[in-house]
Amino acid sequence: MNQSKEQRILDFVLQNAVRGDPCSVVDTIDKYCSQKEWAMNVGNEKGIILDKTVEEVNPSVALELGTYCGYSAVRIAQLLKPGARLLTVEFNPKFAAIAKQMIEFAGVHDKVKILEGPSEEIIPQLKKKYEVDTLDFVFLDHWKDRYTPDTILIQECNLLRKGSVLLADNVIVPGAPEFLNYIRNNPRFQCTNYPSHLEYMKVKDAMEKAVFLG
Ligand SMILES: Oc1cc(-c2ccc(F)cc2)cc2nccnc12
Ligand SMILES: [Mg+2]
Repeated sequence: MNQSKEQRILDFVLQNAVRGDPCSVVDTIDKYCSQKEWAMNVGNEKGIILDKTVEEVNPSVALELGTYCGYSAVRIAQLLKPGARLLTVEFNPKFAAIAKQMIEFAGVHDKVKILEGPSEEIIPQLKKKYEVDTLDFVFLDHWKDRYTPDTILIQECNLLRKGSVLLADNVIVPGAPEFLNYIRNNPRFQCTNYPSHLEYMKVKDAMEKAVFLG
């Protein structure tokens, strides 16, 4: 049965990265996806913006929407302080299975919990089922048409506190115009745009940061 691209990425990491070394896992995925097969990891250029935002927030509880192969989950997890945790939501069971192995190989599995299923079902479960009080940081990197409804749902579930930070990938490519319109015109958020490029390409992309004002 022929392998998926995501399985090929994982196999390349298992063969070429250093077990227990998150940096080597991230660098090895970037090497494969820049030289062999493009894939929708956030990549290193936007990854540095992600890193700086995570370091600035220093979250105790972080949520990621869109795990894919686990690249950004590994990037975020390696920056978390002791006791802090990342909950990452993945709808596609095949991607979740790859990400689970990627996260374990990187040695960050004690900080990361993969929640498999649709974000609209999982977000309302975060408080009771996953013992979340509020989210300090949210990385939106799933289907662009879910950015706005999930941001509204997160607010409805009372998951944000004054100072919670949202960071959204791909606001130019594939693009999330409706989300940008929503978040930039919402007085409860202070927005900042970070121009960058689509992972592994020269195409312009950007990330949008939105701080919840309470
Ligand atoms: O970073 C990303 C890039 C793309 C993507 C696909 C095809 C293109 F041609 C260009 C960009 C899709 C994504 N979906 C979900 C989360 N992140 C994504
Ligand atoms: Mg993305």
